[in-house]
Amino acid sequence: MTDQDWDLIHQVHVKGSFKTSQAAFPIFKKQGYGRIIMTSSVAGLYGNFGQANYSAAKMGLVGLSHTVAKEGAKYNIHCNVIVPTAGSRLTEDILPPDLFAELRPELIAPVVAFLCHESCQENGSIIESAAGWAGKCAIFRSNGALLRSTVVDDVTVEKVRDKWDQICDLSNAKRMTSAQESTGALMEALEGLKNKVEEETVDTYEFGSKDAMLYALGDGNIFRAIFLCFFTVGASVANPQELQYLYEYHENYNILPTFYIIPAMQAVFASSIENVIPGKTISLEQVLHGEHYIEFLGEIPLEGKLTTKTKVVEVLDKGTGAVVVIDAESYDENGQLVLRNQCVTFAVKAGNFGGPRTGTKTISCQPKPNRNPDVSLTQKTSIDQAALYRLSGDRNPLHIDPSFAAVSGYDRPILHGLCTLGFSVRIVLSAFAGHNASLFTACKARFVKPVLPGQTLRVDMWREDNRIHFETIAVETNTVVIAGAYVDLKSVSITMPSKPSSQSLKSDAIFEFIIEEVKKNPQKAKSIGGVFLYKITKDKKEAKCWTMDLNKGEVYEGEPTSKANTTLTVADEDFILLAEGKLNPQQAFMKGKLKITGNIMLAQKLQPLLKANAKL
Ligand SMILES: CCCCCCC[C@@H](O)CC(=O)SCCNC(=O)CCNC(=O)[C@H](O)C(C)(C)COP(=O)(O)OP(=O)(O)OC[C@H]1O[C@@H](n2cnc3c(N)ncnc32)[C@H](O)[C@@H]1OP(=O)(O)O
Repeated sequence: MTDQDWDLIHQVHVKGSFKTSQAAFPIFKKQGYGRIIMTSSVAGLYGNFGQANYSAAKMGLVGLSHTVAKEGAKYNIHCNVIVPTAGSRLTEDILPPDLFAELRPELIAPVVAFLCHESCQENGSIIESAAGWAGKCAIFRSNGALLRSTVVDDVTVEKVRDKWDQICDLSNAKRMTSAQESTGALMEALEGLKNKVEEETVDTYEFGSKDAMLYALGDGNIFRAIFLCFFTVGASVANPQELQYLYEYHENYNILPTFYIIPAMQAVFASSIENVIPGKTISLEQVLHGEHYIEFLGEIPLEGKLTTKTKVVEVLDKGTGAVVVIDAESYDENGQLVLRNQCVTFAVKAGNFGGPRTGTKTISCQPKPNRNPDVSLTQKTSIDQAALYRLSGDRNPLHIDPSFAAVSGYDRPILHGLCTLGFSVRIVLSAFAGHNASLFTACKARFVKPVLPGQTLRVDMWREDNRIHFETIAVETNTVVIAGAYVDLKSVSITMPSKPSSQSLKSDAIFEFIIEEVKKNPQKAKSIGGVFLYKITKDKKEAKCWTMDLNKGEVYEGEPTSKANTTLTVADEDFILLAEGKLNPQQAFMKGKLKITGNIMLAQKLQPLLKANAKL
């Protein structure tokens, strides 16, 4: 077929029909009435050997007619297509004479005449007619098949192949009359995709006390700075209150709440998130833990099996990176939903894929209250922290392999975000839950900067009813590493500070004495309003103080107010002063470096003990 053959046929059929319609349209419009009939052909609708130009032109008229019908409808201008099989001069010598006689135009003309009649409301239709018969043709579409499970999935050739039968199954085909109808159905499918729960990945995590204790060590095997040991806790036998996390026969044997992030993370690792961004593959080197949320929904077993279902709930385009939000729900062996986790991963350099920047499914962080922290506690991580933490399941080389860390852009391996979180939550529990893990209900945190194993972590805490806001700071660099974080508790339980693990037994004894006194007579403790504790290190030449306000039930860390070897004076009779460390109160008294003034009720009770210990 030559170009000329092609062009000529299009000139006649498509351009010819266009020109005549174009000429008639304004007149029809003005008179508020018009009927246009495009003459198509079975060669156009169905194709015919050797007639590429003609078929294309005749089918072109169907498209033209559909649009004219839509544009003309409001002016009472109708446009339909007649598809005749006509005996004409063109077919005279092709068709057998008997058949030719039955295909005479007169048998079709009345159909055309009716379509032009003002009583005929037909518009935008294709009417096939021949030999004294007429029928309507229409465009039908199969129910089709979804080629991806979620909006973040890619469509692959293999998926198309696998769904081909369903794509082509016309048994429940539906007639389509407009582009809106067609795209409307697509939009519905898309909406369904958005709401559709991604094919869930199911993973089972079986655990016993060994796993929980290993986690507790990895999360808490820390070196404690002696001079800051008042409230600091870690899962270490050095702290008697932590034995509950490390000894399965302990009367209060318990598991650190953040341990229950592990089943979710194992399920996340088992699911493949590498293909969640259309057209991109995320590699492990790009992935950072961005945020985490954990919530206890029921009674969580201390051992046994947890079955966790994960699904990607949203993928956000942050430009420089992509944020993948994964929900994980864990069920106990009776099928009860007991636990919910939400893992937010940040895939560096995976952004700019045209996705939404903000979502609706991510559980949000909460800003810290606008005041100084109520309590700040500090712990140092071990240089082997990440190496130990890995044994709880997250074997991402980023935390152990220097060359892998270098590929990810770090000078050396960084600590697991969840390890930092485990530290922080344990510290919060020590300060506001009396180490009672069963008071925990939920926690949310964002990892804003990496932590290096060996760094010291300070957790600043603010109490707002049963919610403890916190922020974690890497002390050496004074960098916030966890922000917008909180722990929700069933109730707040502020106990007196735990027994310090310093060598000063005498100081410990004094400390115990105060705790006992306050416990025995809480009314009196309330009446004095608070307990003021000073901790002084001679060598550091600094003092730290914590104030426990028994009326409000709050503990907070104050600024060092004096230096060791200088005179400390407490004039406020509402406070008890306790100095300890290398320069203990007894020595301080003896050296005349420490004066307690004012009528301090509990201090009076302290006198015999001080005397007994220091032979004052
Ligand atoms: C199957 C695999 C599962 C894997 C699970 C995890 C496995 C673990 O082994 C991995 C780890 O534990 S990694 C260690 C813990 N995580 C970290 O150290 C990350 C610390 N954070 C950072 O470095 C930066 O925040 C950084 C780099 C994340 C982002 O910093 P920037 O690029 O500078 O971003 P910024 O310009 O501040 O903000 C851009 C938009 O991104 C949002 N955003 C920032 N930090 C986020 C974070 N941590 N989580 C979620 N979203 C975060 C911002 O809000 C901003 O978006 P918008 O403008 O819409 O608010």
